Amino acid sequence: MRGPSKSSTTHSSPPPLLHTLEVMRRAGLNRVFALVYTCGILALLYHHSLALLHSTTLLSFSLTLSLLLSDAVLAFMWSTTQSCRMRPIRRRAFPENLTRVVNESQFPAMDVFVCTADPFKEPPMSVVNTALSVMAYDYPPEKMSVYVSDDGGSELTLFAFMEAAKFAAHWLPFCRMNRIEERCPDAYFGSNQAGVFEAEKLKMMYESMKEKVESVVERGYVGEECITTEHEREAFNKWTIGFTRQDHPTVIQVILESGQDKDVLGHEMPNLVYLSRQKSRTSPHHFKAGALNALLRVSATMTNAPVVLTLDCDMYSNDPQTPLQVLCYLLDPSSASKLGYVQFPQRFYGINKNDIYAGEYTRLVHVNSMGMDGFTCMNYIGSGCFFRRRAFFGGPSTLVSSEIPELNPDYVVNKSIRSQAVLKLAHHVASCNYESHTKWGSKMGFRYGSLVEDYNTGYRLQCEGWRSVFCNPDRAAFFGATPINLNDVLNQTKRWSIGLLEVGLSKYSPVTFGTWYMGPLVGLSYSNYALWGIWSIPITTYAFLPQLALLNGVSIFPKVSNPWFYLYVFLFLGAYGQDCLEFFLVGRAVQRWWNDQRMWMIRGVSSYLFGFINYVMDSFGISVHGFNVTSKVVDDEQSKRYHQGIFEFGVPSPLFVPLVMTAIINLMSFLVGLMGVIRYRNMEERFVQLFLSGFVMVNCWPIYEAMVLRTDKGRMPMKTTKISILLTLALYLVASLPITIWN
Ligand SMILES: O=c1ccn([C@@H]2O[C@H](COP(=O)(O)OP(=O)(O)O[C@H]3O[C@H](CO)[C@@H](O)[C@H](O)[C@H]3O)[C@@H](O)[C@H]2O)c(=O)[nH]1
Ligand SMILES: [Mn+2]
Repeated sequence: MRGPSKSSTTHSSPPPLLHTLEVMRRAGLNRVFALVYTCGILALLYHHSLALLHSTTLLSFSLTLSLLLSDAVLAFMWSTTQSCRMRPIRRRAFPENLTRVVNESQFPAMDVFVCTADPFKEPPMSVVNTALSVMAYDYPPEKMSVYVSDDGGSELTLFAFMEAAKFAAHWLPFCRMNRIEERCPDAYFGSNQAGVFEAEKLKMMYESMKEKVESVVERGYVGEECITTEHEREAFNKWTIGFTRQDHPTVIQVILESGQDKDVLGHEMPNLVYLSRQKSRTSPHHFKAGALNALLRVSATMTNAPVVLTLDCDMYSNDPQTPLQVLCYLLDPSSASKLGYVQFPQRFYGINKNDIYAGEYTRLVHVNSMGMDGFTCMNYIGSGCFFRRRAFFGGPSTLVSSEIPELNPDYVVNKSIRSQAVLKLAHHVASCNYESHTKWGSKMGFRYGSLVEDYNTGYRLQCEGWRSVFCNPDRAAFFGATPINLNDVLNQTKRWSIGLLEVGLSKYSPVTFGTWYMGPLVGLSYSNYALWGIWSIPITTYAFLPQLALLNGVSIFPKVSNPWFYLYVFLFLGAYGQDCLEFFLVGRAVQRWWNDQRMWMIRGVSSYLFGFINYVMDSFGISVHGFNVTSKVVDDEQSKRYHQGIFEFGVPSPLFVPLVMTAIINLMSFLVGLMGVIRYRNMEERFVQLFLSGFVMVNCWPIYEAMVLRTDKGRMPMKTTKISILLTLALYLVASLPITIWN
């Protein structure tokens, strides 16, 4: 790898380096291992096929068929994970060289989009912190605009932003003068800064703003006494009696205008615009994708910056230099013409020591991303991503024009963002019927048709020919929140697995369409995500089938003395070993890996399974799903338990039922199996089944605890336990019937 150029800029020396990449050494080993492991998989499938052909009873036939099906799914999913291991790379950017290549005055303008959807699940103060952290970027303020989309249509959020703008006039110069690195106020004041007088003064201002906003949120409306100017009153008058979050006119409020509004030292401030697009019960709004498209259009009418950053309201900037890192890629003439976006990892704050819910998504964020990046095909993960605006309007060489010229990426806006003409057009493009009979959501902007608009959009841009890079600097660029109770975690992954199947099983499936347009390796990498839901087939099968068989005294795996047994050992240890090694290589402790594999199983029998069933039911029109926003409100008791590493159940959620069932069945089969072994002294035949039950039991420990040992509020609700016991008994009876009849 070449380092940054140290030479000074004379006419003869090459231009300084903006970024480099290094192929990880493990790539070669990964390829060899993949080859060996593939042979193992083929052998197993051969073994099953033979057994299927030679099966003499209906029972052994159906058991072998189930195992074959499960192993085929596992094998396919394994192959999709391998593509991410073929060329993992690591990039480095050198923002310090940037100004030697381009002048600051030539930096492109940036529009930042912050999405929020519910003032009670997403506290306005946290949304405000997100916005403040980016407004304080080390970037020319006159080139920055922050747009807040409020799908909750809440005056509380608008109020919070009006207060935040007043605070920003102090906060932005404070950060720049003192070269503060932590520009999210909540994080800065929370991290015990030394008592500098100015910092103390600002902290008091911040606390008083927070108190004011939180008391308004608690009351649920903005009272007369909170409104200080005529301008503010005019804004809040839009919340009339009939105004609801599902049905209301567009609200656009320019809170700060660059060039007009100055900070306390008289410097420029970035633009700050509040948008709540029009909603009506009769028009589809496409959840976050719809919000982002409204933001794309409204920002086009106001600033139309060539670079767009999307941020969730639960994520804040942790490094003021981030935009400069991005420019190292976007402004590099050698790669820029096809580069559609630069994605930063989602890193999370407040994760407990051993990450019990695998909320860090180590495999996705740190392992797979390096692999996707190796093909310049990093997937879009919804937040912390800088796009070239042009990428939303057709492929690099095929421009798809908007229905009105003002929205095209090359349109130049030269009017004040508060001018009548601009505001009128902005309202027009934010109306709920604007998109009908246009290409928005299909060929233009963020793509519709999936609950994971991020994955879907990134994938479709790739298919159109755009490339992307993964930028993972040592200092985290962004920090986000992650759910801290199991119900939220499982609901979130259920939503994702439905959304992913919506892409994975559509005509744009990465398996077919993706492979065709981007080649088999990238197609497979994208399939790895798209088909999450089908993990549920093997995981659920392995959680119940061998155990039910064991309970009925039927053995289904090779004996220990049988050579095929060693194939099972190899496949199990190989997959687990490689996974564990990968965690180790990205610096994660073994406990994190252990918890991650547990969560993989938990999701498999719960959220993936429910997601899969939900997807199927939706396809038949039996049910409909929506984007169920994850709550970001932190309950102190829950938070305490989370940090002690205790699982949080607490609510009677259907998502817990299969978990309890798994726990019971495995305990029963382990005990019964063990008794059998003791009585008949025959371990050989049942070893694999017994081992499997034991392994699942060890993984289920937190569930047993929550069912019987705990008394706190986070324990397993009695109702869930009872229902699960009944269902387990029913399952046992239903399964024993064919086993006794067919055997
Ligand atoms: O109708 C909606 C629903 C959600 N959101 C916003 O979408 C963001 C993500 O919602 P969240 O509940 O935090 O979902 P997560 O599952 O945590 O988000 C992950 O998954 C989403 C796709 O399901 C991606 O959009 C996100 O970027 C990604 O972080 C939040 O800022 C919401 O305010 C909207 O703007 N409108
Ligand atoms: Mn989120």
